[in-house]
Amino acid sequence: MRYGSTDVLDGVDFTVHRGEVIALLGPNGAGKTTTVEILEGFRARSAGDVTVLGVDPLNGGEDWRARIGIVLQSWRDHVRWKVRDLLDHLGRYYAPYSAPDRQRPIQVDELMDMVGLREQASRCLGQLSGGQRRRLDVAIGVVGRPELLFLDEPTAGLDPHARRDFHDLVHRLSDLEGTTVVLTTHDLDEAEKLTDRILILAGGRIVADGSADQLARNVSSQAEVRWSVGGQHFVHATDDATEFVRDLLLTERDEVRDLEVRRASLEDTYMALVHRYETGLDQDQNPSPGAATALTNLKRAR
Ligand SMILES: Nc1ncnc2c1ncn2[C@@H]1O[C@H](COP(=O)(O)OP(=O)(O)OP(=O)(O)O)[C@@H](O)[C@H]1O
Repeated sequence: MRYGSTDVLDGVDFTVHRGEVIALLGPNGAGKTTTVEILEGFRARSAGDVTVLGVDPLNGGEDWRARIGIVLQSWRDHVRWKVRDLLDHLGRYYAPYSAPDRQRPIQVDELMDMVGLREQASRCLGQLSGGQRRRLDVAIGVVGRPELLFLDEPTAGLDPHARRDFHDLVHRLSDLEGTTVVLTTHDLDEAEKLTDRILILAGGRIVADGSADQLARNVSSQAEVRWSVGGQHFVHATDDATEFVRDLLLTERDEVRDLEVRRASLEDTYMALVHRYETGLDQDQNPSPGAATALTNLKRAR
């Protein structure tokens, strides 16, 4: 994908399976929004093939669009509109696309309960708080019971309770309704909790693709074992934590306390992978000692 004479996406190639929840992660300017806008049919690509729900997004008609839900980073509507009226109005748009196995739209009361907006049903949009507005954005995205849902930084501005409700909603959509979800976020904890798979984009290329656990193992196969004996604390990095812990318990018997086995967090992994890309080490298929060192240093710095 080019903007003018600058390539911002190059060789981005991935498939998302039905019902999968994936996150696109990457530093600012990596190309996440551009990728998602191409998939949504909002941006014409300069090259490459794209198929979304069996259709090239550039040729997607009304019926294709009705199968897709989109939650943008920010959205504005007329401040005097009321929550219930707006959702009711938007829902009607989807009614002609209802199917026996996928009733469209979601009924307004059910929808407001899903996103926790029942108490604000009669409020004007101009009276909503930032977090309530975000809940409304999510409701607008899912009112048509989408088969594929795009979420652009969906929980920015939500309090922890609303964030947890939102995570439950995404699980419900994917587990019970088979909704496929593609989200962009800078919240690594959220990506780890919510998704089956993570794609990391850097400099317009996919530099990693896998579950949080797979990515962590690709960066470093080592786990960190922590324990204490007689008030003294120990740390050991090992490739085989199970074997090490077994030996430890045999040797130290009942003296071992505070035992903890820790693998690289998604944050460690993300930082190491982006560092690998920035230093050119990602050309190497095998994880390099340099990347592992970066990971270790990150851990020590905590
Ligand atoms: N309309 C445009 N014209 C020219 N360049 C653009 C345009 N939109 C984005 N870019 C450039 O394309 C690159 C990718 O931008 P994009 O918005 O896709 O990144 P992003 O990963 O979503 O970033 P962020 O995390 O900051 O939202 C950036 O270098 C950006 O400056």
